[in-house]
Amino acid sequence: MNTSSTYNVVIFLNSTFYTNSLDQIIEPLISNQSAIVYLFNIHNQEKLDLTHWEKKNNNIKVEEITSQFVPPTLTEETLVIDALFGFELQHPLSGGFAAVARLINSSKSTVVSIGAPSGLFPEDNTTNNLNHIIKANYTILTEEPPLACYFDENQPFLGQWNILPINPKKEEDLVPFTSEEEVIDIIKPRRRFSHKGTYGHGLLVAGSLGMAGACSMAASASLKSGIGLLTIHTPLCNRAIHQVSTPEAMVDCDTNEICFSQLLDTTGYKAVAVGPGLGLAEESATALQHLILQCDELGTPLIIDADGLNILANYPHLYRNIKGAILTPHPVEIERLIGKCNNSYIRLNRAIEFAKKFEVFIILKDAYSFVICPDGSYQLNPTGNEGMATGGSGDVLTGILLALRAQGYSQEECIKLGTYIHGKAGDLAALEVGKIGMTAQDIIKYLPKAWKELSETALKYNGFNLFSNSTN
Ligand SMILES: NC(=O)C1=CN([C@@H]2O[C@H](COP(=O)(O)OP(=O)(O)OC[C@H]3O[C@@H](n4cnc5c(N)ncnc54)[C@H](OP(=O)(O)O)[C@@H]3O)[C@@H](O)[C@H]2O)[C@@H](O)CC1
Ligand SMILES: Nc1ncnc2c1ncn2[C@@H]1O[C@H](COP(=O)(O)OP(=O)(O)O)[C@@H](O)[C@H]1O
Repeated sequence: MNTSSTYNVVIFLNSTFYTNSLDQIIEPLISNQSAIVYLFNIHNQEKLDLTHWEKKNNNIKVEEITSQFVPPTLTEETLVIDALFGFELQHPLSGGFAAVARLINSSKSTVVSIGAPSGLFPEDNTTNNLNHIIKANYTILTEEPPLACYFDENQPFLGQWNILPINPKKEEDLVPFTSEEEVIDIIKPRRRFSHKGTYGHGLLVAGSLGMAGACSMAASASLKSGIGLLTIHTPLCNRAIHQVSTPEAMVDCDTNEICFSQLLDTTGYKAVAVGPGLGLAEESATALQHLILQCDELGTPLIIDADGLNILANYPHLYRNIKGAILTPHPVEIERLIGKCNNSYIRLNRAIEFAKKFEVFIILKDAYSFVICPDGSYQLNPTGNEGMATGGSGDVLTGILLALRAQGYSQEECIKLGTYIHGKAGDLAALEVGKIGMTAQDIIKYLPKAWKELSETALKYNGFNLFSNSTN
């Protein structure tokens, strides 16, 4: 038995949280270590019997906390195991437990939380006290992750998290993800007897002085996602750039040298995407309003991204004219439309409300992107990686969506398939060139391979939907 007051492993255990199945996680962590278990008997339960731990490790001490708790010394060498509450709490940690959280968080110990970092709520942490949540270095989830695990601001509590599903959830309780089965049901084969007209003519309204790149990348991504014909509408200054960088596309130059300013006729286009690198000039704001009204009047499928969204946010009366459009905001862009949000949960819910109210489809882009439909349903996209956190990645997504809408995919098919393939191309790029050095152009480079792999999977598992209606 360790006679000193420092232990290699300090376990905070709540008897109501403990089940035998936790042994498989905890026992390997305490084997051959001097350990102390602070046992909290909430609701005055009978003392939990941990003799099976004591039998395996005679260097373990179990101290039941009944009233006064003398805090242990937590050093850089201590391993702290938080097995207090998992995701079971409905209210913030308070009193002694809040003090435990503060003690752990102010130490330099390595912290492993089991189930969840105690204090964190599974979904909405708006009313939580963030200072009273244990900050783990590692979390071992004992059931499939709830929504909170996919929010950026919760990562400092969760640390690196892994799933050991000893209490698997029911299907209906799982966070909804777009599955590969779903996207291979969406993807359509190219017809042997087809021509460029079969796959739609798209219009990309993008770029300004200094941001030809955003337009170029969106255009390349469209071309590498099966679009039949592509016209780029861009200011005069970028003409030569696009004629060289994407010779497959036609370039329709704006009369303005440096920004989008012209009233466009969208007749004949199967879809329009507007926004990447557009800039925020007054002329562009006027031209965009006209474009939105025209697409609404003609029923032209519309995708709005980047500065298209930033401009739109200044004209809320136009929200009723974007019914059926696809919007692709990142967190800052969506907040220009829905107002400042204190956390990701609120942002998601307000984005859902916006989608319902104005009957739009939203891809709320982030490390895990949410695809949201006007009926309020949403799915998380499973593909993609941190190598995609680089300028231009979102422009690539816009190009993909334009290609899919031009080919006749519905908005819902488009947001699910488009977001999935975008992330898949990013994953293939990361595999080949690594996450540090990859750029948005690498995502474009790997788009053909991503489409090829997905098509082959579709062919293998569902005959590529040969009996469904082909494109157009
Ligand atoms: N080569 C080109 O031509 C390129 C041209 N581009 C064009 O530039 C125009 C402006 O677009 P924009 O997105 O750069 O600017 P804006 O809307 O002000 O927001 C950016 C700020 O938001 C924040 N942020 C926080 N969380 C975030 C998250 N998860 N995802 C993303 N952002 C997040 C973050 O703040 P931070 O964390 O840095 O404080 C960041 O500074 C637009 O037309 C676009 O197409 C680009 O595509 C690049 C390549
Ligand atoms: N850490 C990440 N993991 C997965 N995908 C990411 C990550 N960071 C960025 N992305 C993806 O990259 C894209 C970035 O879009 P955006 O912020 O609009 O970039 P830009 O305006 O530079 O084109 C989004 O689709 C987003 O989901």
